[in-house]
Amino acid sequence: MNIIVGSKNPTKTKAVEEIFPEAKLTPLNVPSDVSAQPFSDEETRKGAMNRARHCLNSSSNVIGIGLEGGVMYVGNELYLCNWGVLMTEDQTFTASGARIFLPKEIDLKLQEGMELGDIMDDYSMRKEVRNKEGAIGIFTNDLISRKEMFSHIMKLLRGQWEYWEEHNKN
Ligand SMILES: O=P(O)(O)OP(=O)(O)OP(=O)(O)OC[C@H]1O[C@@H](n2cnc3c(O)ncnc32)[C@H](O)[C@@H]1O
Ligand SMILES: [Mg+2]
Repeated sequence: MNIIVGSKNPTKTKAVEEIFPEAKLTPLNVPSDVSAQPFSDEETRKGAMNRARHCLNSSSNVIGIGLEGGVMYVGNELYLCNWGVLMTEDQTFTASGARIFLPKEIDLKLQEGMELGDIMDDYSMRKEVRNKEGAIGIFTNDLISRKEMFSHIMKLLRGQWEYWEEHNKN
């Protein structure tokens, strides 16, 4: 099984590796074709979808995976959101991950045009938060890491893909 994952961010590649330990994994930097900081569920899902499609089209006989982070409003309150897409020649599977509330000061900085990754480094006085614990790690007191959150999305994707394979065999 050959999997191409559309990012070199270790929180994403390690999550895919964990849920597909038997696969040969190739991380590939592909464009998301959405803004660097997606601002809705729709845009974040689209970013994941575009990444998965670029991966699928980059080689033959592979599974393409796209994982994308973003933020979205529920009323006036901002939440972290993440989406994943697993794409094969036959089918596309989608799932979203855990979402947590983001404080107003993070919201204001995002509205000024900063990316969440950079905001989180300043806010936590840590470095490379996006490649490590993530905003979710900071705001859950390191109980849930960004990799763990992506692992859950990967499990949701693998499960749907297995179900489909099992129920669509000739
Ligand atoms: O190399 P890629 O795969 O693009 O990795 P990334 O860290 O930029 O991740 P995304 O593009 O999926 O995320 C979109 C933006 O949101 C930021 N982001 C999303 N979730 C985050 C989190 O949990 N912690 C810190 N930054 C996060 C991220 O740094 C980007 O600015
Ligand atoms: Mg990015």
